[in-house]
Amino acid sequence: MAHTFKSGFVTLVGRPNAGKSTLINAVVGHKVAITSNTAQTTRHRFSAIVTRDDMQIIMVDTPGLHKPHDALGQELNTSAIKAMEDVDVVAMLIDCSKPIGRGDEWVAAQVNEVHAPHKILILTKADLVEPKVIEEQMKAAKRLARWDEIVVLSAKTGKNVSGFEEAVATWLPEGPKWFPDDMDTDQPLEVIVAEFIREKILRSFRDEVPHSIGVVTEDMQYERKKDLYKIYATIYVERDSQKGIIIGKGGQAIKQIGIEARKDLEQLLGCGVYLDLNVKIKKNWRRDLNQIRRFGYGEGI
Ligand SMILES: Nc1nc2c(ncn2[C@@H]2O[C@H](COP(=O)(O)OP(=O)(O)OP(=O)(O)O)[C@@H](O)[C@H]2O)c(=O)[nH]1
Repeated sequence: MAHTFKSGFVTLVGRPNAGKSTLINAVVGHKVAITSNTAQTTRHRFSAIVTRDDMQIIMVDTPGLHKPHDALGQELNTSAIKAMEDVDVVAMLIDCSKPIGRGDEWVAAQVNEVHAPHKILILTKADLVEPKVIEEQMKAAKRLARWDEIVVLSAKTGKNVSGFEEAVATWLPEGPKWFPDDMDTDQPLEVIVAEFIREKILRSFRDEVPHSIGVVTEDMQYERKKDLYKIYATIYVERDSQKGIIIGKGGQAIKQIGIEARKDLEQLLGCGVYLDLNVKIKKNWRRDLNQIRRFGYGEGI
């Protein structure tokens, strides 16, 4: 029998924190998307690519769908909803450990509106609950939309991540290899680097600070002789007080961010990293659509 190759786009949607980026990393096999406990971690519409002998899956990560509070929130929603258009499969993620509520219903309503050929439901974080709870979640989730398939998995432990791949394999059409074998994301390296730095800030601070920062890679140069990347990045905040928090007493906080980000970046780039971080204030940037787009968030770049 002739070998057929399948390929296509799968958009992952869900409430903030549902676990979309974690699932993408689990399928790719290493970290390409940043994750954190802070809702609205994902700001870029970003695709990760997995190429197997029999298929290429292009997974589109989206910002968590939620009730927007500002221009940034609105822009992130618009971006997630647009990412469901013209794709082969929409995969909605629901966190098994949280009762299905109005937030999920709202996301499902958006999923129901789009004309994607196939829609699958992923009940994730299965490691956090008993099988009985999963069954109940399944019952409730079935009512939300007409799903072609339901997959239960844990992206954190890796349990049944292959089930997701197989479900996608079932519903993807035959098609060409859109991207080269060794390409695992559609984003420029500068964007991934800025995101890795932003992740460390999300994980280190609470309250308003994580939502108020934007990170831009200003310059990155590889020095062959030293097998080292020199990276210069700016962390933007909205207020003076936030600048103080990011820098910390005697520069301790920013130093720690730098240490943690460097570790990750060295792994990403496979060489040494010199990281120079600068903090600047851009007043109320989250209310300024032009600035949001200049950062590349939402529809962005
Ligand atoms: N226990 C457990 N935790 C998980 C699992 N998947 C994700 N998480 C955790 O849930 C949190 C949110 O995960 P993300 O992957 O950042 O969620 P997201 O849907 O991309 O979030 P947004 O970008 O805010 O929309 C992180 O702390 C993850 O470690 C899982 O299968 N099991």
